[in-house]
Amino acid sequence: MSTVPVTRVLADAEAVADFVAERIADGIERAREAGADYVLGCPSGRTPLPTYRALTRLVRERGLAISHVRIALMDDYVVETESGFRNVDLEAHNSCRRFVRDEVVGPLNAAAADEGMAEDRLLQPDPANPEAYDELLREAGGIDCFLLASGAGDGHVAFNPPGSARDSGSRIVRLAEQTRIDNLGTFPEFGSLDAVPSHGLTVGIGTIAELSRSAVMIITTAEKREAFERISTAAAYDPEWPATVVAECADALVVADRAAAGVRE
Ligand SMILES: O=C1O[C@H](COP(=O)(O)O)[C@@H](O)[C@H](O)[C@H]1O
Repeated sequence: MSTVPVTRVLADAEAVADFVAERIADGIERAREAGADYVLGCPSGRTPLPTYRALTRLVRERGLAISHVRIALMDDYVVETESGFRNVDLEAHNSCRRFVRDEVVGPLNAAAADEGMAEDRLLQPDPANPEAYDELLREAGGIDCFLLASGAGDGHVAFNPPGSARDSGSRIVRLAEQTRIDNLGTFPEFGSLDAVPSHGLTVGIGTIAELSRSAVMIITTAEKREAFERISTAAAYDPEWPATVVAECADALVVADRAAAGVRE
């Protein structure tokens, strides 16, 4: 059932990060007690970074074990070759796999009270068979918490461009022009639009909506005012702004800072 998501507006990006990280840490702890895995869906980009740092701090402060945690990538850039698509090089500045290794898995493992996540705890799509990713996520038991972020200019979520179907699954997409422009902000090392790849590998709208048990859309900074307006008022998925998928997710929450929500200090 789709519905306008519950929205919380907090003072600033740091308060948002602390709030979201608490929720995830609680989920990680509960899953541990239940002897279950905890699968976290992770976007790359500027928006979720403070949350990953806050979560790392909480893992250390609370002495959490995390070897039962699995990290699910939501997208990555791909390059076209004669034999099909391949991921961008792992060490590329815009590699989402590198981002997750350096900003999520590495810091969390260093902070963990146990041995941390083994390499096979990472769930990632394969450019040679992107559609198989949905099945992989299903076999993993679905995603306990899908962290989401919205593109500023076109509302892309993962790499789903405007017009993406509600039932779309994991696939390779041609990136929308505005998504590529937005990504100049996410990955400033690109320098110019020509350097932004033309294609991406992404989870679909249906993947996010159907395979998550909870979802948290993080919206921070004044740059995301339109994203906040569109997402916090949408009662159902609007293909013109794919990040409205949060309206279709179970146990969905939008957490924004005052700057994004347009609330004065
Ligand atoms: O959904 C997506 O877009 C966000 C937005 O990027 P940001 O730098 O403005 O946070 C990004 O986090 C994510 O990787 C992408 O898949």
